[in-house]
Amino acid sequence: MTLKLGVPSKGRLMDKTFDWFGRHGITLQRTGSEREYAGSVDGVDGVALVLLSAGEIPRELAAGRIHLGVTGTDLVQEKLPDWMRQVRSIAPLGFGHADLILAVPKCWIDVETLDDLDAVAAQFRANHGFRLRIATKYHRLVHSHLSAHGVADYQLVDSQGATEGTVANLTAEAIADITSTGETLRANHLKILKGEPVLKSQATLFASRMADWDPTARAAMRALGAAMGRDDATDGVFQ
Ligand SMILES: Nc1ncnc2c1ncn2[C@@H]1O[C@H](COP(=O)(O)OP(=O)(O)OP(=O)(O)O)[C@@H](O)[C@H]1O
Ligand SMILES: O=P(O)(O)OC[C@H]1O[C@H](OP(=O)(O)OP(=O)(O)O)[C@H](O)[C@@H]1O
Repeated sequence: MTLKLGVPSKGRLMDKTFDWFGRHGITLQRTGSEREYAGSVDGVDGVALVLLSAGEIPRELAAGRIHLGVTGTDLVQEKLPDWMRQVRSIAPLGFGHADLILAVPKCWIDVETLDDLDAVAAQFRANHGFRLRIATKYHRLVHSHLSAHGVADYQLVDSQGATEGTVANLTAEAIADITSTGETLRANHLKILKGEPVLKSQATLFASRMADWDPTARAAMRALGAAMGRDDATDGVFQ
């Protein structure tokens, strides 16, 4: 079976992934028309390119429908509760750096830390009769981070995009989202809570522990590992 390599289908992540493989002597290319999601791989035998949404790559890895996939560690850890059993991180790729953080309105001068948020959340519930709302698409990671820090008086509201706008739109009081330059937060009058971020993410090459690693896929994986200068790339991957 051809080794299937899942790569984000557009934008910066796709371009930088193509560049990263290119630096290791493997040419990934989109083929066909501008809008056709088809691609080719040169420089190594037995590998097929599968162009996918970055958000869907964790699921495809977990289902074993792709052998390798490039996506952010944030998406893998959010979408796969059992990620350590389902995938193996082969190589951090050095781009797509983003921190998953909690942020509150800049004008909340008494709120700088998670402890402050906890205090304000209890007060908020008493005043308003409902729990303080935190908008995010990272439900699992945020919930477990807040639990670990003893914060309980809140509710998560789902936001799949433009999350920083939810506070001005009065659909949330706080947000949890990824930030890179901090520009989107500043533009929306939000400040990051002090302390460690919920997660530090970067684009990473993952291998599926669930895929069918037949002899052809194994041979292609060994060739890729050699191109990457990583003889240990196959360790713990083949079932
Ligand atoms: N501003 C940013 N700077 C750096 N990395 C980012 C930034 N925004 C998103 N990312 C990272 O890029 C990856 C893809 O995020 P994104 O939210 O675009 O995925 P997606 O919405 O599932 O993709 P698609 O739009 O194809 O469905 C994530 O791992 C995320 O951490
Ligand atoms: O700190 P910054 O450099 O400003 O980057 C952070 C922004 O980048 C991402 O949004 P994206 O552009 O992917 O759109 P989205 O709202 O659909 O997530 C993220 O969701 C933030 O909104």
